Amino acid sequence: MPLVTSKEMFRKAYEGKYAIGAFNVNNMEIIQGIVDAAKEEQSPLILQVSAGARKYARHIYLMKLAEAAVEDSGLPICLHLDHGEDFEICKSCIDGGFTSVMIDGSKFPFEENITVTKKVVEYAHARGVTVEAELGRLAGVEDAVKVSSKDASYTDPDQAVEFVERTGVDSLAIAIGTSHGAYKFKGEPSLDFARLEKISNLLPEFPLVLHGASTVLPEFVAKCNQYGGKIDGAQGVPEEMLKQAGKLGVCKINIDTDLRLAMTASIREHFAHNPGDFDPRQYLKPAREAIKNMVKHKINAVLNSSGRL
Ligand SMILES: O=C(CO)COP(=O)(O)O
Ligand SMILES: O=C[C@H](O)COP(=O)(O)O
Ligand SMILES: [Zn+2]
Ligand SMILES: [Zn+2]
Repeated sequence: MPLVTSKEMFRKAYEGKYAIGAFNVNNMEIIQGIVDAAKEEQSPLILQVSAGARKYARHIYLMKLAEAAVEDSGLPICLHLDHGEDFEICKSCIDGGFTSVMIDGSKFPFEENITVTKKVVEYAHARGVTVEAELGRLAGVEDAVKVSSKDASYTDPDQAVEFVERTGVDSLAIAIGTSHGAYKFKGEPSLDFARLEKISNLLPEFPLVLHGASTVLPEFVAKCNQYGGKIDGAQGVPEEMLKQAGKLGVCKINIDTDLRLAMTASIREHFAHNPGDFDPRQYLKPAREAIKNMVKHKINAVLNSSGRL
């Protein structure tokens, strides 16, 4: 089976009221950890690549690793560009074999966001590639650019309908209070579920996407800190809230921070106990296993996508 688009995955997820995990990838160990977990769980999977990841690992390497993942696992895997900032990067990923792209025009005014999204949709659909867009703006860190909470804005439900109709986009990332990175809430976590429900009701059978959806599990933050890290005041989205979102039309849940924490905690712990090690395989093997365990946990405790092939 070749790489697949998100179309069929989302149709099934919408109907079954569960979500597909979209995990950010940057290197071989991360990809292997994620894919091994999905294979054991027989779960559909989205591997997503940010502009930063593409710069770090290079397009061709990530492409070939994703192809290897498909061949090795036999799973339906979608390879997706995360937060494409303009038409050019989307075109480059489409031409280079990705099966899905995100055009993130959320920093633009409404009409400009529509214009750039429409342009990407036309190019992508002519080549059998699916497109995600974003309306409303998440706070947090994206590609080392910090979006302050003052510049963030929640998605307007009526605008969402108009946006989807006018652009022909396949899925839409919405802003309801999540944010990128490890510091999502200062006080009690809260998401605007009334807004999500309204958007979902206005767009029946249309897949919504939740970015900034890591749970920032305290045990991993604690482990990083125990072994020399300094991650203070980190807080994520509670698992219960993500499960609720999965029942309200959210078909794709984006997870990056939790993988970073799992990998870093594992490597820190390894070096604390084995200061003499210097063969990268000695610490990357448990790190890969930590990624795998985290993804298995997500599939079962958050996504409910196990056995949904
Ligand atoms: O939304 C994300 C990638 O697009 C990742 O979100 P987290 O930072 O919560 O993992
Ligand atoms: O949305 C942000 C993702 O976590 C990707 O992060 P990155 O741009 O640092 O690769
Ligand atoms: Zn964005
Ligand atoms: Zn994101």
